Amino acid sequence: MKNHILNAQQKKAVEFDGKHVLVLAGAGTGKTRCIVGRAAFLIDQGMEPEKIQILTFTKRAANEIVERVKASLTDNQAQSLNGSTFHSWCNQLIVRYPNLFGASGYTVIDPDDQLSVMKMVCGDQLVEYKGIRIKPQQLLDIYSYGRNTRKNLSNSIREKIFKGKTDEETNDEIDIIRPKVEVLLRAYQTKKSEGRYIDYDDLLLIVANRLRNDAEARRILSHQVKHLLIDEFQDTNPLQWYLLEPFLEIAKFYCVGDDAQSIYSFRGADYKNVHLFKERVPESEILILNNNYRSTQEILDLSNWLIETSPLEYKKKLVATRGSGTKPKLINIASQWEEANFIAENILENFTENNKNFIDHLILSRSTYYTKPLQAVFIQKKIPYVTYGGRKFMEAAHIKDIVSALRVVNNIYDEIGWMRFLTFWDGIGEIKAGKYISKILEFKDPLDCAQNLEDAIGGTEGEKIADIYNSIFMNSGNVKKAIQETYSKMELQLAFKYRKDWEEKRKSDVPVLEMLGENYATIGQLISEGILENAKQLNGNPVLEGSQLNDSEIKDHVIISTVHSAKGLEADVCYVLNVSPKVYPSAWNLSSDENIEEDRRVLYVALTRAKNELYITRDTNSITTVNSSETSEVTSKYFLENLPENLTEQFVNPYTIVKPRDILTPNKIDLSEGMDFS
Ligand SMILES: Nc1ncnc2c1ncn2[C@@H]1O[C@H](COP(=O)(O)OP(=O)(O)OP(=O)(O)O)[C@@H](O)[C@H]1O
Repeated sequence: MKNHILNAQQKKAVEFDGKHVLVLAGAGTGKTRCIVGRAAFLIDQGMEPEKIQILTFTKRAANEIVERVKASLTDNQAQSLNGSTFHSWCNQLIVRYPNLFGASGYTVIDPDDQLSVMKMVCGDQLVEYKGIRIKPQQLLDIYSYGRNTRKNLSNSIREKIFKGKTDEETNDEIDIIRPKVEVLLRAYQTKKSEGRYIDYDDLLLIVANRLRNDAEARRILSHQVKHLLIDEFQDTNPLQWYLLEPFLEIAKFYCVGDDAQSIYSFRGADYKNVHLFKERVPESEILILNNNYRSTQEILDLSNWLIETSPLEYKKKLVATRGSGTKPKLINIASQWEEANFIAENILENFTENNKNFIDHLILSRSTYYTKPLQAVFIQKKIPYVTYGGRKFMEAAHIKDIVSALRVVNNIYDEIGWMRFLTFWDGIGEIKAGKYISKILEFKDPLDCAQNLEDAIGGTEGEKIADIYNSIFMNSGNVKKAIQETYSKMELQLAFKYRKDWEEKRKSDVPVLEMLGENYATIGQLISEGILENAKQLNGNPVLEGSQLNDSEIKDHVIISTVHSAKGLEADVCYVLNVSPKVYPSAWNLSSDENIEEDRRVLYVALTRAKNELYITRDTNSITTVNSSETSEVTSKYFLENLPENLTEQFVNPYTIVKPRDILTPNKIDLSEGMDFS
């Protein structure tokens, strides 16, 4: 094993020889380094890498950890090490043990598809649906929240629709809508099982329930999973814990987390779960790491101050091993364009004069939406960038169209797949498609399906659709070929449907999908795993959002990320955008102390990403206008309201487009000048 530099506390954590452990430590103290070190240590000690499972919140984090473990070992020792998200791990288990989990022939549906199913349900159950003022997406939110937090329906409705309120009026309203919501959610469940759909939460529940109730399943998996290495443990929610619990008996847990960085309560995470670790996990220990290796002390002073002003006690004070640097800069800006230009100029200056690369810059925002002007300025100034937190490759409409053809061959009961595939063709609307689907659902033998389709739909459309079905069916053992054949038969219509940007943007995604197909043995695997993994990483090359395939060669780019997608990231220079009143905390959250504290942790995560330079921007209009009594609550709760002067350097409009100085009284002009009429 190549040498990892570890301090004494980290070494102790990496070489831990008890059963279960939680490494509980602040930002930048080396938790990720410990996970990497632990995996390498275990493999070095002779543990087979395929029996170590690393669990992280994003595929990106998993890939990075696995790559780092591989780099720290020699001779491909870690070749078969597995790192994934909870969802994709469960999906892999389900695919690997089709009989044990009984889910073969099912289709995993993504959130867009879930919404389609819920819309169909609301259409079918109009009486109930009209009786509530809740949108299909909100119904899904209630459903998912209930399952993730394991709270009952009334409380899930309270949380998702009534912001947690417990007054009498709210209770009455919940009592009225609850039965209707129940009918709709039950109908959604029925629709799922009829269509043989598995939604993301089902993946976890299928594995969890099997393991909890079946000793044979535990015995089988005990040969497969010996060590679970879990990152960001503070953000695991009750459903994830429900899944993990049966593994306590068969595997050793190695968890790392930081209660001050818990930012996923909207998905049911409860940062207090780290405090319950010893109670929940028998034969466990908690280890602490104290020293921050990432940032200079000035950045940590500001972060420490933010957390100290919280009424919650995190018992944390980060100390920099790197010593002191420059103070964070608080930039007051007058508009988003000014902010964008300031950041762009700053980055270009660093690039051309200060020997920094684009990748040394990380921009953090609460939402991707807010960064649109910034992206526009980057494009204009030719600054390469990637975004974390946007639409994913497999979610793009044209890809979904092609995949819909594969889906229906994979699972003939897949109504969502049929709806998309049939309505893709001109002349088939939703109503016509619905009629065809009812006929299709009665087909028995997949071998006759093509012929039956031709008969049911009729005309040239019927022929075309049957032909596509047939060629996918014939190539079901060669996924790439199946995609190529499908595409060749859909190309004309695709080019027509997306005529606005087909040639420039979308078309180049097709070879990507084909390449992706090569990695899978069956269409079913491509669909279930492809949807989850979203092809960000393909044969070692990053595939950027949407269709920016051409940019994949660019390795040096600025990263624009939402704070929620920035877990574990770090950069030399960080820009935290729009730390203004009504944003930190968000205006939506002012009435809930819990939500305010979650927002504080969001800001804490953002600030602690910076290694050397931290820029915080703030909208000047927001601070000059929050004076009226109506906004006094906003002001008093604003996180930077009482910011001690010595913690930052403040600038007002440093790069403002300076107006030339003019005289006070305007001169007169004469418009009859300049033309010679002689
Ligand atoms: N012993 C060490 N010596 C030198 N550098 C270290 C050491 N431990 C960690 N680092 C560096 O400190 C930085 C932070 O480490 P790491 O990302 O592992 O922390 P973390 O606790 O996971 O942080 P966070 O929770 O904030 O994402 C990294 O750049 C890492 O390489």
